[in-house]
Amino acid sequence: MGQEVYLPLFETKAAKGRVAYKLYSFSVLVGIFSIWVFRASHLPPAETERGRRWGWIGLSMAELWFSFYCYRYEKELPGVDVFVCTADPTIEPPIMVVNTVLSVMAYDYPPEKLAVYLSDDAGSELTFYALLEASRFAKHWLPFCKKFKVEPRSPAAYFSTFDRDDQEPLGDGSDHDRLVDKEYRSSVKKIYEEMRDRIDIATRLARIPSDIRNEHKGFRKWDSVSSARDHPTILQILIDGRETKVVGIENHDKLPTLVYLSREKRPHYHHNFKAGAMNALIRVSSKMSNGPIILNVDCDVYSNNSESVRDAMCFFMDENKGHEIAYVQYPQSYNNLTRNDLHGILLRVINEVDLAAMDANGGPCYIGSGCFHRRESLCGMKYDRKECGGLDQWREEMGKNEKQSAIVLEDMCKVLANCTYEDNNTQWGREMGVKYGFPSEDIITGLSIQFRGWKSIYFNPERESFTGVAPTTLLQALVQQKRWSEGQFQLFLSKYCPLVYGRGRIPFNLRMCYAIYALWAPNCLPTLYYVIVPTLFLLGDISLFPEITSLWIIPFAYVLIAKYGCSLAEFVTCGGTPQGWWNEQRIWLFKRTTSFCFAFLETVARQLGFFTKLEFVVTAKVADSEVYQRYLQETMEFGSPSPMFTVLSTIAMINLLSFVWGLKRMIANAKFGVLEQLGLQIVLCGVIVLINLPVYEGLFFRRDKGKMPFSVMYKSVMLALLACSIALYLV
Ligand SMILES: O=c1ccn([C@@H]2O[C@H](COP(=O)(O)OP(=O)(O)O[C@H]3O[C@H](CO)[C@@H](O)[C@H](O)[C@H]3O)[C@@H](O)[C@H]2O)c(=O)[nH]1
Ligand SMILES: [Mn+2]
Repeated sequence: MGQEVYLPLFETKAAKGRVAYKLYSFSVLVGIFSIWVFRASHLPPAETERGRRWGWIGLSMAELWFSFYCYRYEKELPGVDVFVCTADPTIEPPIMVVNTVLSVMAYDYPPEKLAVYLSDDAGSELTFYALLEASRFAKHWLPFCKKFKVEPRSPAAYFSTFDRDDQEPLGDGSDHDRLVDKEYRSSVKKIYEEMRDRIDIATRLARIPSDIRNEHKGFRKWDSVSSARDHPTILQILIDGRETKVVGIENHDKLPTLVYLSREKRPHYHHNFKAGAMNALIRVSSKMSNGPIILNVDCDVYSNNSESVRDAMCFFMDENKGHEIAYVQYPQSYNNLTRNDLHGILLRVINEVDLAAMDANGGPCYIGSGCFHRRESLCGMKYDRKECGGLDQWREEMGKNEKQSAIVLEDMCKVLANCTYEDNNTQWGREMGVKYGFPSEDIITGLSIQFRGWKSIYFNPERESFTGVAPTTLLQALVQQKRWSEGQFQLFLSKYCPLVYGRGRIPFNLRMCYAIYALWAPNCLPTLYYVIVPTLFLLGDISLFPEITSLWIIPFAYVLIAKYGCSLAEFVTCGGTPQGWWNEQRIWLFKRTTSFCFAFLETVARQLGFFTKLEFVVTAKVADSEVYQRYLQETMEFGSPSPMFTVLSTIAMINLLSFVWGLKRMIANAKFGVLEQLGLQIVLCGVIVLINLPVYEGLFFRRDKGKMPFSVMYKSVMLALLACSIALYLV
């Protein structure tokens, strides 16, 4: 079989609905099986022309090979640098952070080609201590994972599947259970739990035991730390993967490089949040491991699939199309969602449908976590077929790494993470690296990469690849949405406005996709209008919709039924429950009236020059146990006096008052056609009341700490009464 046929490592096909897609993959499977059957049953007899039988057998083996995931590029796999970002040890507990770190260290990938960097924006000794512990535990954990093909490779997530159900694994673990030696597993589990307890105790005491402190010189660097916002760069190589033999305890497996970085912080320097941290990591890693591929995860987002790096490489390393791909984005998934996703965190349809649709139009946006980047495109390079490195360049660069000792290297690289580094007229945060000046740095960075001519890929495999922690309270969910919509709207108003920016370079459809998200914030205006104005007019008996008996009611009814029917169908086909859909509708309403509204006002104020301070409110990844219990029972949490809750409650109260008033009028004046005239308005008001049921409960019926605070109730009742009286007497 003289000539080798190049088989692409990936192919893009337009999806025609899920059923079609399932039929398709099933048919491929049937096809593959048929090919095998054909090959086996038609094997030429030994006496046919010479060579035919051997050619046949060879071809069969080749087909068998292609049928499974196989990598003929093993030796040429590029280096991968993994960036994990953390910012606050109280709401991002060190034990969670190191679980994420361990899960990415344990990727099924040559360890000498993997380097893991933890950026700690809190400059916390506790996080450093946890990482030190993790670097030791890795010597047990990695060999264990590799020997028994453990999934997932976050120890906490893995062992939690054994806590229940009397040590039997849940889910798909059956094969694996036969493989894993139970004694070995419980010994590793014990070592893990001891480590976890040490880290947890230190975290609770907020102090490192002095024997440990004296044992590792790294802690001395904290002598010069005065606060999280005022300290020099701390850079430490905890595992140097270049050493030929890092002696593990189980065997002589090599370990990936592991680095702790806390960039310099000074009160007078703006640190640009996660974008600043990422750029410091890009620079430091470029001198250390310089992997051509960078994976970025948030500290709560652990690897749930040890194959993802290899899967992503299929895109980058494809000889025909790989060179134009800048990043491969995986969807976000969460390990703590309740059955009906009370806060609509998953954004099911966006994850399953919208991002895939972007993929078909030039590539998805970058959503911050679970994304593999090509280093050069992230660093600002324009796409150019000739110049862009691919396999050839990677081949050349391999082995070009720095040869200095770890200590020299640490010293050399420290300056790269100093505040002043970006001062000297560098393009960092502008043309280079992750973009500054936007509270959600991810989308804008992805857009500008696409603008420079690159493509991106959305990859949503069956087994979830990255799993994080969803916010567990309503307020956190709303604040997170505020940050996102604010970032997007700011993007819309900037020179990067998707409607204008990239004309001719980014497909029109893709720019429209970006624009839809970018316009989340101003969406608050029509929504607020719709949930307030018709309701108040109801009080004044003023009809704003066609009469129930008029034919014009048909288009309204049709659009509503079609839109919501379709949205429900879509949601359920994407795996949600009807209750989950209802919850999501509620959250959309809440987001639009609070998160988007606050984001809109702040952005407009900033544009007018009122205030300039940007904020990045880090989402808490742990909850108080009482709060968490309520979350598990899908009870909404209102227990804090946030202005967002005042807005929600006021809207709920106005609608309740009007609805009761409308019903009363309808019954009392049935003869005068109130129903005919105001029917649709009453229905609209009724639906708003229905969707707000948890708010009324929180206002009036609950006794637990998650109920609406009294101050919120007082304000909202007053405001609602005021609004209703104005409507009654003045309109
Ligand atoms: O000054 C900061 C602030 C945040 N972070 C880290 O950034 C990540 C994201 O923060 P989080 O509060 O979890 O935000 P989310 O809304 O959950 O994150 C999504 O949205 C962000 C942009 O708004 C992206 O940066 C994230 O990657 C994306 O997952 C976390 O690991 C933080 O530790 C820093 O490193 N430095
Ligand atoms: Mn997060």
